[in-house]
Amino acid sequence: MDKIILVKTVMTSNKGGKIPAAKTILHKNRFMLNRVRNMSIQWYPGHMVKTKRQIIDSLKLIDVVIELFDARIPDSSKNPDIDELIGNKQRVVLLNKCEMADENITKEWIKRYKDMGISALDVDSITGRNINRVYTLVKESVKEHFEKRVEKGIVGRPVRALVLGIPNVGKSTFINKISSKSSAKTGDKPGVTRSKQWIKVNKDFELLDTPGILWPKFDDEKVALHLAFIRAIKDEILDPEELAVKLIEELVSLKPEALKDRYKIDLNTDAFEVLKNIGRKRGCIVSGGEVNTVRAANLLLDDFRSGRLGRLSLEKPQI
Ligand SMILES: Nc1nc2c(ncn2[C@@H]2O[C@H](COP(=O)(O)OP(=O)(O)OP(=O)(O)O)[C@@H](O)[C@H]2O)c(=O)[nH]1
Repeated sequence: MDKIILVKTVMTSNKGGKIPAAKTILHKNRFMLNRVRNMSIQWYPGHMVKTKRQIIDSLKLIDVVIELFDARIPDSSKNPDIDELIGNKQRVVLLNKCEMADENITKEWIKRYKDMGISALDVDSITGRNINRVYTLVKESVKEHFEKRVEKGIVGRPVRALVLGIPNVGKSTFINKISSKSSAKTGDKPGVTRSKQWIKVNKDFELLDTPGILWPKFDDEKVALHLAFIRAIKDEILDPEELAVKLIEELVSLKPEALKDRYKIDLNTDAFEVLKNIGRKRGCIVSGGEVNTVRAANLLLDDFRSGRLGRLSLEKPQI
C-alpha cells in the first residue's frame, strides 16, 4: 500500500473554492477522507530525508532511544520507520500525556510492550508523574550493553539517550522536565559533532539536546484522524468542522458519556447535529440564531486536546 503523508494544504472543493459549511457536511466528510487518502508526498522528500539523516547521525552517539508516544493513541503516534531506523539499539517507550488517557487501557499498553520485551512507562511531562522512574528504566535497558563495555575495559561514561517522537507528542517538555534539576549543558564531548550538546540529567545519564522529530505517516484514514485529533497534524490542513464531526462519531461509539457529561446534550442524532447542539449549549451563535459550527468545532477539539472531556484512550492494544 502507498504510504500517505499529510502535506500543508487547505481544504478546497473540487472546484478549488472553500467548501461551504453546514449543508454539505456529508459531502465534506467523504471529501475529507478522500483528501486524507490522496494527500501525497509533497514535503516528504525534503523534510523527511533530512530529519532521518539527522536521526541516523544522532543514533551513532547514543546507547538508548527514548520513544515518546501519546498515551491516547500509541499505535498512531508510532512512526513505522522507527524500527528500521533504530535497528537493534535499546529502547524505552514512554506513554506521555498519560493523565489524559484511560488509566486501565494505558496499563494494557504497558503490559503489551513488556510482552514484546520493551520497557514502557506512563508519564506526564507537565506534572512530572513517573519522570523520576525513567532513569531506572533506561539504566536497566542498557545494563547488558554497559556490562560488555566494562568487560572490554571501557568505563566511566554516562548512558546517553535520544528522545524520538512525532510532532507535539511532548519531546521538549519531557526533556525540560527530566533535566530541570540540572539543566546545564555539559558542553561538547569528544566524538560529538560541533552542533551537538548533551543535557545532563544526572551524573550517569545524558540526553542529546535535540530531540528527533519523526513525521507522522499513515496508511489509513483512522490514523490520520487520530493524529489530527491530538494535533500532531497542523490544524490548517484539515477543516475543524469535519474533524469535530469525526471526533464526535468516534466518541459516541467509544465513550458517549464524555460528551453527555461535558455538554449535557442528546446524542440520538447525527454527528453534525450533535456539533450544532454543542454550539448552542456553549453560545456559539451568530446573528439570526444560526450556530457557528466552526467555533463549536474548535471548542470541542480544544476540550478533547486539553483533557476536559475526561480520560480518553482512542486506541487499545490489539489482542
Ligand atoms: N497535558 C499534557 N500536555 C503535555 C504533556 N507533555 C507535553 N504537553 C504539551 O504538549 C504540547 C507539545 O509539547 P512539546 O514539548 O512542544 O512537543 P514536541 O514533541 O517537542 O513538539 P515538536 O517541537 O512539534 O516536535 C505543549 O503544549 C505541551 O505543554 C503532558 O504530559 N501532558
